[in-house]
Amino acid sequence: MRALLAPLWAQSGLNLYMVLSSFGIHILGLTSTVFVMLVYGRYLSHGIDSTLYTLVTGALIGIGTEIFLRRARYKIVAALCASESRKLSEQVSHTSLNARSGALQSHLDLSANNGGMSTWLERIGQAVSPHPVVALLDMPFAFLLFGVLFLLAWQLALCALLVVIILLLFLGISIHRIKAITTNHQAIQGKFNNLLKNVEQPETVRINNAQDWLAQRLADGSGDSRVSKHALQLQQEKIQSQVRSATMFMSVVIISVGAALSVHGDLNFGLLIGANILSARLIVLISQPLQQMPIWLNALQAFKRVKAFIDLPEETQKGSTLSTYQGKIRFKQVMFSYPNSPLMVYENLNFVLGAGECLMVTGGNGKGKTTLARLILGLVQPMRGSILIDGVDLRQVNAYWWRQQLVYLPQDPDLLPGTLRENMTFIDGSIDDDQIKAVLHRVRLGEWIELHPEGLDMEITMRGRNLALGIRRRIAFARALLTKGQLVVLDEPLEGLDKEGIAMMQGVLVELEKEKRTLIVISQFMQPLKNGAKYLNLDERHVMQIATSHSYDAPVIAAKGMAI
Ligand SMILES: Nc1ncnc2c1ncn2[C@@H]1O[C@H](COP(=O)(O)OP(=O)(O)OP(=O)(O)O)[C@@H](O)[C@H]1O
Repeated sequence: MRALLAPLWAQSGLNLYMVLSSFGIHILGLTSTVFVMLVYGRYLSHGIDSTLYTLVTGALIGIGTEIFLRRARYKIVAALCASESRKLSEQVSHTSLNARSGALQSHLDLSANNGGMSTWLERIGQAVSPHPVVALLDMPFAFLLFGVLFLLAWQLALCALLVVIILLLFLGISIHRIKAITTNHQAIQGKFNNLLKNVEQPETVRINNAQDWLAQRLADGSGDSRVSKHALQLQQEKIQSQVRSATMFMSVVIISVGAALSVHGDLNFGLLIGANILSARLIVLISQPLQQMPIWLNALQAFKRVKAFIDLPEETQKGSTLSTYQGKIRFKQVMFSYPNSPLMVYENLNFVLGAGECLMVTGGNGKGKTTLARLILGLVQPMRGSILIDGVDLRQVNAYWWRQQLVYLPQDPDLLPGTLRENMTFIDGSIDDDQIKAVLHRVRLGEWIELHPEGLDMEITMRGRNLALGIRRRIAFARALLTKGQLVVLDEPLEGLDKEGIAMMQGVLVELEKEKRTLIVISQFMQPLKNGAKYLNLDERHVMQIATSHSYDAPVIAAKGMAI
């Protein structure tokens, strides 16, 4: 709650202004009450017109000043709320870009059914906005109005208190109910939104002839969503109607009790009208923040989720960097399983790879080949054991520096939105067009880029998914090669490549080996690389030295059943 009210104590100078201006607003808010009493007491009893002019002028100045103060306060609160929302969005962006990938992914997996970050931020935005914050600022001044009412006539103050207590009881019950209805609505809406995402995969739906099935589920989901929304709106309307009824009830009580007091000579007419105005304001001050309660409750829940997100562990950007990385890597008693998965990927994985050595990693589907690459990249961390690079624990190493030491080709690479040139230079802004063209030639995309009308200015959209798989993988490989990293990790390097692409990959591997880079080649279909290459079969969970002799002149990686 404190965090949601952050705008109220964001800047101490403005806080003081807001408290003082609120005080001024509520003192000036008494203008109409005082005006009525004075008109009755001074003008009606003596009938001097100049008194009326003076009173009207005073009332208009009071009301005008109140309006001015209200507007000024509203603008300041709006600016503070905007600044708080911006801060929160910045924190979320920072976490999205810097949290450990494994932690981030498991958090996103868990939260997929709860609406997701944009929904949470929107809910917080609704609460951290001027209207609810101002309503909350005004609430304590109900005591001021109550005190004034007490001074006017304690009997009327007691009546007003009674009406307020009854209103609070009713509102309390309604708010309790609306909480459950809101939770139910959010769950139903979340499910429906997830279902809607399937419509974004039209080809999958058509290939499986799943149109009727999806249409039925969408209709059911939309029906449930409408029903739960309707229930929520009904409950909101009920709260508003309780407030309206309380206002009218208050008026009836105050006027009738006040009239009885007037008849007995304990209260004059001016005081009665003034008390009626005050009691109506009292209801507004108390009910306004309570009416915002559902928004606050929603926002509180959302804030807990956003906070959990912001608190995700970050990658080590402060860690050490080695003066040079030789290329040695060691897995020492590594145990790993994904956070939300009951399956253990590795129980005790051990291997050592010296600088310039080559490791072939193989294994069946789901045996942990890609996970091995993710561990090396530092995207996920071992639960037990350690990964050492040149003898230093990867956990202590600066993640940004470490990725510059790697040439990594993912199994299913994505490109980032931007031009092709930008995609090639994210890792190092000093890379020029000649270097980009040279590396594109190296992966045999030279002709492709020269023939393309936009060249390096070509815009990459849809994460590069609208490019042919082989082209996307070659671009990703070219991008990786630009790091000139000492450790090369290739995940299924032949996937999606044509004959020419396979030849290119073999050629580049020979060059990398000659340059004494350390190679880790991951592939389901693999034959031993060469004499002395290490071979890790994740089906067997052990490492062995390959004794058979092969050379790079022979096919370095042979896809099963594929003639190279
Ligand atoms: N993000 C994740 N969250 C939970 N479990 C995961 C995640 N990614 C992979 N896994 C699980 O970890 C295990 C190893 O997956 P991994 O992708 O490393 O296998 P793989 O050997 O590369 O498979 P393939 O040959 O099909 O690419 C699998 O059981 C998989 O379901």
